[in-house]
This record gives sequence, structure tokens and C-alpha cells, in this order.
Amino acid sequence: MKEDSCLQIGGKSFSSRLMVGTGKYTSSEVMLESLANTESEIVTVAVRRIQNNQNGENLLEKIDWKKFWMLPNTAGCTNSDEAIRIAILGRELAKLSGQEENNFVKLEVIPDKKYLLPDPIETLKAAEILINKDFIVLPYINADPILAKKLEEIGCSTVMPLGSPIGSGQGLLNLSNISIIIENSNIPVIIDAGIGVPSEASQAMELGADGVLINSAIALAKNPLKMAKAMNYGVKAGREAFLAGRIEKQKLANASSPEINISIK
Ligand SMILES: CC(=O)[C@@H](O)[C@H](O)COP(=O)(O)O
Repeated sequence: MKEDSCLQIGGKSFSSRLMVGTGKYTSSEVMLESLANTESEIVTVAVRRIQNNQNGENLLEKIDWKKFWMLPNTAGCTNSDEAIRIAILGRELAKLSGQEENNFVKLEVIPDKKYLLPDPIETLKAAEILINKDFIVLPYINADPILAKKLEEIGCSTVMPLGSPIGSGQGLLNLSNISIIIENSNIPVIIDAGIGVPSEASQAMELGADGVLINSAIALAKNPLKMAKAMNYGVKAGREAFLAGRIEKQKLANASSPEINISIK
């Protein structure tokens, strides 16, 4: 069996392959306990909503940034100029939170309000500029293998193809494109958005994804604390299964116990 290794992004090593978001929780207490239950190390925060989340609280003060690596995201940006400005602000906020060397940005450029689908051209443009400004860029993209390759070639540190639209909980809608991205990628592939249940997180990992990012399915579950744990198990199970290697699918049945001739008198 293949030995597992840590997830490497931008020169940093992470043991957890589950990244999580911070939006939509009913309270910061529930959010903090849920984050702990996921055992995640990377937590994404929307820079535009960081100082006044849905509960009127400041996320920067609520989360212990000695325990989690901050992944500022550019949610709410509709073009490359906005995304670049927000990324720069995000880097400052990470520094203010004590993460001096944190240059990470989850790049989201989303002009479409109805399906929250990312703009591939503006994403590529913003990624190139941010990489030149020494950012570690993790772009959120549609499951497009050609775009994923181009983002890798210009120096992105991961690609983050969507499973299905953000917050939709529809799971992995484009399995064949996701598989092509994984097959061709030399950088980590993180499946981001749309995962609704642990079996979908597991499915992404079984396919060979390097990680997943989940927010809504945990925050909006009837019991977020339990779902946080379940997602952690799902990701771990899928990763183990990927390393173990699945059996080949067969057209015909194949008895589980060997046939032996026993004569019954
Ligand atoms: C928090 C975040 O970055 C989301 O934009 C992300 O895409 C997660 O999507 P779900 O809420 O569907 O898990």
C-alpha cells in the first residue's frame, strides 16, 4: 500500500486534507466547536465579511490563529481588479492575526449571483498578477481541465474545482472532468463547494483529490458538530481507500468463498 504523505501547499505541510469555511454558522461557539471537530488546519475566511460576519462579530478575534492556518478568500469579488485589492487586504489581515509569513489567497472571482459560477478569464488574469506579487494562489474554478492546466503553468499552488455550485449540496456533478484534472495535475487538487454529505467528500478523495473544502454542509447541518466529525471521517476514509487501491469492476459475479467439494451423506 502507498504510504501517505502530508498535503504540501506553498512550502507548508498540512496533515489534514479537509479545509473548512466559517460562514453560515448560527453562533461563533458552534463554529469554533465544529472547526475543532473537523480537525482541519486550514480555515478560509471571506475578507469582505471578516470584520462583521452574520452575527456582527469579528472573525479575526474569534478564531485562535495559532491553531489554524488562515486562508483569506476573495468571495464577493466580481472581477480581477476587485479580487486583487481584496487579496492584498487579506494578506494584511493575516499579518495582523500573527501570521506574518502567510501569503495564501483563495481566489474567487464570481460575477454570477444565481449559480455563483467563477469567471475563468478574470480568475486567470488575477492569478497571474497575484503570483507576481508573491501570493500563494488557490483558485476556485469550474471543473475545466484546460483552465486547471493553465493555472498550474502560471504558478498557482493548487486548483480548486467545484463539485457543484456553492451551497447547493448537490455533490460531485462533473466526475469525469474532475478525474481528468486529477490525472493531469502536478499541483494539489482540492474539491471545493457543493459537497453535501461525507460520502461525497469520500468519493472526491477516492478519486485521488488531494483535499476538499466544505462549508455549508457542516454549518447548516441540524447538528453541525456531528457533521463536522462525519466530514472528517469521510475525508480520511476516502484518502485511505485511494491509497489502498480499489478492486477492478467485473461484469460477472465472483464468489467470495472458494468453492470446495464437500460430499454430504
Ligand atoms: C467558504 C467558501 O470558500 C465557499 O465559497 C466554498 O466554496 C464552500 O462551498 P460549500 O459551502 O458549498 O461547501
